[in-house]
Amino acid sequence: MTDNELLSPYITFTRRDWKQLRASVPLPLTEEELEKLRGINERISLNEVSDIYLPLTRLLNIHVANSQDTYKAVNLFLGQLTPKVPYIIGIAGSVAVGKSTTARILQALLTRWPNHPKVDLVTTDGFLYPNRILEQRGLMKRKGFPESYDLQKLIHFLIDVKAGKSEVTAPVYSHLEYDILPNQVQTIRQPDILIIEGLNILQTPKPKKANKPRLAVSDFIDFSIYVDAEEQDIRQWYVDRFHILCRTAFQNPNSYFHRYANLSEEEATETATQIWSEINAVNLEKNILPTRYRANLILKKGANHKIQEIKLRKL
Ligand SMILES: Nc1ncnc2c1ncn2[C@@H]1O[C@H](COP(=O)(O)OP(=O)(O)O)[C@@H](O)[C@H]1O
Ligand SMILES: CC(C)(COP(=O)(O)O)[C@@H](O)C(=O)NCCC(=O)O
Repeated sequence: MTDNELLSPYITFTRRDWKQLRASVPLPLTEEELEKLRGINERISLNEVSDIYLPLTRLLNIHVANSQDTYKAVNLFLGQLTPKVPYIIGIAGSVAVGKSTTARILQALLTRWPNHPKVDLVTTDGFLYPNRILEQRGLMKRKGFPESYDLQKLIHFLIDVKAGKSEVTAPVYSHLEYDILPNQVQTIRQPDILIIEGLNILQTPKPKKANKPRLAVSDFIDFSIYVDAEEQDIRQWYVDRFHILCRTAFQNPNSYFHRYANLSEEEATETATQIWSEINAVNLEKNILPTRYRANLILKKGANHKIQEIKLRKL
């Protein structure tokens, strides 16, 4: 270890070192289960699952088991059963870096452990203000920025989950309609683990008054993961995804972006690059990247989406 590494709060692993940590993961995946993971993202490589995600689920399982032991010890101390409280894993990072894919792979793998079979996933998109309010406030070009989220609603949701409420609901965002769905909710019923995914989960709110600090989303997160990559790679993935959406989702007449359905290849690249530079790149630099070193774990991807380096916080 170099002096720099000794002084850093993180231990840094190469892909090769990290892979060894899979050690005794009792998780043999059948062909059928591997196919299911392909359904999450047909581009996910199976090496990625075994080299990166299996060691990661082993680490997470140790943390969850520790927290379940603490819960049992506290109940023993109190001499009564307190409501079951989900373990919360947060996944942060830029738009288009691969948060949703990472979250869904982790959900599928964590579900297979006997001590935490029920794993739910929510995204913070649902806590964006509806377009009606964003329009009133002139924030339609600021989706994803801190001011575009109803932070109070998100904090109350997390308070209820961590209070062990038997049913908690979260609002639902539709990428197709580019808006909150007014009559739909996602119901969370005391899962063993809740994964919360969103670009804002490691952000700290500005205090309203100097001496009145407010709760942050991260106050409720037991383990946080930041998915990281070079900005030029993320921009490319954003543009690639936009091309795919032009051929698929945008073809739907109900899509908010139906007007982009007939763009030529060049026009699609130009439009996506412009949205990226004007909105998502600014948000990444100003509001997302500065939160990276608050995470417990940083997964750094290379241009081919493969994770190249893993940083694990020592404490
Ligand atoms: N592990 C991966 N392997 C290959 N492609 C991936 C991987 N993760 C994400 N992608 C691709 O990158 C793009 C962004 O991923 P997504 O999960 O939608 O990101 P986010 O939720 O951060 O916006 C998508 O086109 C997705 O198919
Ligand atoms: C709604 C979002 C902020 C959420 O991002 P995600 O969690 O999917 O990474 C983002 O998809 C978005 O709409 N950004 C605004 C600019 C754009 O249309 O890409």
